[in-house]
Amino acid sequence: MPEAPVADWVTIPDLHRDPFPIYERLRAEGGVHWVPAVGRYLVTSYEAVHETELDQEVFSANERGSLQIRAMGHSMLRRDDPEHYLERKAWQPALRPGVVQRVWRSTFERNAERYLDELVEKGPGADLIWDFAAPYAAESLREIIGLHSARQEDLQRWSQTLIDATGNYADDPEVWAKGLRSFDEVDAALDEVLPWHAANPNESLLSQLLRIPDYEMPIERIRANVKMTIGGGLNEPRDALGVAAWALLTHPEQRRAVEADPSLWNAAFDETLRWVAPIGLYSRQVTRDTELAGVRLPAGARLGICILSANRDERVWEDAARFDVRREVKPHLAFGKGVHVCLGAWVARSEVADVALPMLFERLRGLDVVPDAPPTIAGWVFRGMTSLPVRWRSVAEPATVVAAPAAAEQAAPRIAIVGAGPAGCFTAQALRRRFPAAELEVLDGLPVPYGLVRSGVAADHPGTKSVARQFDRLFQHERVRFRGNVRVGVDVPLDALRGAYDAVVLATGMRADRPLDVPGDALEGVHGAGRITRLLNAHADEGEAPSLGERVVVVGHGNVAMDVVRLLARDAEGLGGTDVDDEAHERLAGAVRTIHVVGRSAPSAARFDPVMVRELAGLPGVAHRVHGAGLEGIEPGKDARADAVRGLVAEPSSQPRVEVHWWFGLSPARIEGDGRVERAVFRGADGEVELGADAIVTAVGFAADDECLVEPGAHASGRVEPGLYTAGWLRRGPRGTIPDQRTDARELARLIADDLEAGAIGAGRDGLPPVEGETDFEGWRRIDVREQLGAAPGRSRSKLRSRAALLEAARDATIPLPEVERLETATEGAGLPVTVLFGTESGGAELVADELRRGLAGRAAVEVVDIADAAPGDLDASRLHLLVCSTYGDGEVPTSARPFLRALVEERPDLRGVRFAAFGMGDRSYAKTYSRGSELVAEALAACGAERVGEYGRHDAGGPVPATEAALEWAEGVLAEAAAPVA
Ligand SMILES: Cc1cc2nc3c(=O)[nH]c(=O)nc-3n(C[C@H](O)[C@H](O)[C@H](O)COP(=O)(O)O)c2cc1C
Repeated sequence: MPEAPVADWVTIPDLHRDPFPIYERLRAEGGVHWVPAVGRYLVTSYEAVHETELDQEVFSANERGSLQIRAMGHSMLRRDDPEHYLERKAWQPALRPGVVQRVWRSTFERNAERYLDELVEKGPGADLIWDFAAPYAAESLREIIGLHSARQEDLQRWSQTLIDATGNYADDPEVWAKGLRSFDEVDAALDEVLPWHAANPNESLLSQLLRIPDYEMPIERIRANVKMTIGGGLNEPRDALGVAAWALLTHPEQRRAVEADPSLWNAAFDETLRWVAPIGLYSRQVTRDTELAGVRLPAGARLGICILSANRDERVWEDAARFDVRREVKPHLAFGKGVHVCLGAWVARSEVADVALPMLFERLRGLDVVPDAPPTIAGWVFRGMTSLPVRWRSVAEPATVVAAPAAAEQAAPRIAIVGAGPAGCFTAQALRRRFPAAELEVLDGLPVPYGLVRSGVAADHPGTKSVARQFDRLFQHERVRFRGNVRVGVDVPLDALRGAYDAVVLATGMRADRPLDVPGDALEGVHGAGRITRLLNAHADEGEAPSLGERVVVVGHGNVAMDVVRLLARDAEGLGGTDVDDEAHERLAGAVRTIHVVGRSAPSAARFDPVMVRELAGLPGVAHRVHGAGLEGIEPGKDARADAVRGLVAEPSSQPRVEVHWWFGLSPARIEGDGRVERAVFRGADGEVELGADAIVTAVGFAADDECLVEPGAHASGRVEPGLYTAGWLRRGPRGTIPDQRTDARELARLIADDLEAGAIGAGRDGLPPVEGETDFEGWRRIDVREQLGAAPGRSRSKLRSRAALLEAARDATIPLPEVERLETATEGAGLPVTVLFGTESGGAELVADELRRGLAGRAAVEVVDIADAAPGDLDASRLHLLVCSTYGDGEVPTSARPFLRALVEERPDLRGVRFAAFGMGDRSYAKTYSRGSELVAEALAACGAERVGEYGRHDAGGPVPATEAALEWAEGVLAEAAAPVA
């Protein structure tokens, strides 16, 4: 029998660029070749590929020295039956077609809507792959697997680096190093969620896996299979979506056909996979001497199964290189065949063909490629678009949005919101807007509201705490009630609550600190970061603060870790104007001289925001040392996190009071000590590192505690069932900032409106009768006054530190309360026509706008417009515009203001005759970018010819004056100046 012909003319770079002409020649020359550049036999004809897939005994998936096994561990993809069969069966329950339709399809719809919105916000020129397909596929996969401990961005990074390592035929050490880092990160993320899934059954893959009867998958196999699922499960839908979109955009006649006949979306999906299979090549190994396509293959021969080629075999498909959605249906090989046929096929089909493609083409009217930015495509092991910049003519509203007034007119449900933290309060705010007549009751286990705003946000970030002011206003509405000191699940069973309200929203968050899970993590002297933050915020249930001694090790590189390091490194003087608990701060931080802050990633992959590191770099009396950051290979200016870490040592501090040592690339191994902490031991690439410590603070995330009423993160849409909903961290898992909660709350209000409209929930229940010991909003106002009056010099308040003290103050009728006006009584005035145009991220500017409407009543006829709903062409020369806009990111406008700003800059409308005044909301601690967002809009307005009048107002969220007060004072000044010429 002849030996396989040698194709020494084939090179890997050519394959990567465009494998199709190479494959065409290989197929013409027989279909099985020895390719020295790849070190494998490439199998390229449909028939030969098919044959290998049907005989796993001869063509084994269990390749010795497989790159995939090295990169991801030994997954079922590299095993043969019966082992493969067992693992495959265990992986299946969450991926069955019925489950995909029943459970995941709505997830895909929600995610597609969300990432399309983000694409639209980026504006024409955005990249369909990286701004839509990739985050959409990653977030959907994250939810299906149940990896609540990770972000979709993590999955994208992991998938790419693991895939790169799997295809690392060139043996590049850098590629291996990145792959290994992701390998460890996936394992850590799994360690975090598996116990939780074990305790909380849900629909996710991990949870289902843990309850297969009579089978327990060993942890190493779970890890390997999850990595394989992240590798293939992300890029397959992403690349199918990207290539399908590109194909349709470049074949207008077929696009019209598909848009006219939605049943063709599935055909478009299959034809895309045939045309450019996302998983282009995988490996097999021959177990004994055999023959394939007429040539000899020796035992042990390594094969590359070329799906990209087999799917274009001209003996099976006519004119195979042509994309044609109407071609006769024949089985393509993109999902494999035989026992290894892809388990995620139903997921990919629903994700791409049922949801993302139709929604994309329906919403982005006139979608098109950008003429001067041609799309790029590459790869042969995995092939997909590497960029696809797009533009569009207009954007259609999502079909699922229910108009607010319709729902509002219909009914007035009574809704209980459990948890008065930011998620609960934003939910109440969004519900109040959607159902102005609804009765909303916000319950909290503490006698005080505001959850993490009061007890989780770092005391020295008062700007972030200022969001409480808008919640204070919320509770002044007649139909919004605060009911404190009521613990649902303890004082009132959840069932009783559900019986008393038309809908219940659980927003109780996640309170427990996730343990390190290494030997010694329960030794005395190990503390959770959440507890430390609560102590510094005088949380009523925490008791007395411990001393942390001289040497503290903080484990974790997230923003919570940064908060802890900063608060421990600051002295009492550095806390001027805050509401820190001085006694707790002195006990915790008084003796601290050395802080080690240790994380497992390199700086560029760390979870901290660079701005947090920059803030630490600027702390007086603090010196920084950086270990193992590996910054040499990263050019300055290319990576904000790496730059921030570099900045730590840019200006050495002389005679520092505290030294902070930053360690990168280290994972905790164990904590040692005789009865209490003496040292922490970490493992890194160069072996173990031992750090002496008097205390250890773990900042590696949060977990549910025993009182949690539902499994956090298990109901990602926010609906447990009609009538029971989740918000905040209970909905998403312990991720998300305060502004994120506001966005989510609006979505949840829409969902509840949908349920009401569909008749899934009703209206008219009576609510919960009084609960013994409950407190109300008046009670909180008394506590508030007492805490502010009792503030020590240089502090904004002194918080009452026990439940008893809080309850006593809440009931003390002798505490004088300032008058407040019920908000429903406010009336609009007549007079100068004024438009307040607000741009907000977390709601503060909206509150200011509402306040201006009330405060200016009588002197002006005020309308309030969200800048997100406005276009420059709406600006009217007969009105005075009051622009109230905050700043986000690094001196940027809020997300909601981006389209308006972009329209000003790109379209340059003629705004001569339009008059406006500007009020910037920001935080002075962002020195260089203080209130820059408002300036960007004001400058763009002026550049279009609009005239700015009056003083430029500014508000510092970290300062003592409420934004509403500052804004009203500013607006009165502006009006006085502006009124005369108009009159
Ligand atoms: C992530 C983040 C980034 C911010 N960046 C800036 C900034 O660069 N400059 C600034 O002046 N304020 C900045 N701020 C402060 C906000 O602008 C300020 O809190 C404002 O009052 C928020 O108003 P809003 O609720 O209407 O969005 C930032 C706040 C956050 C949470």
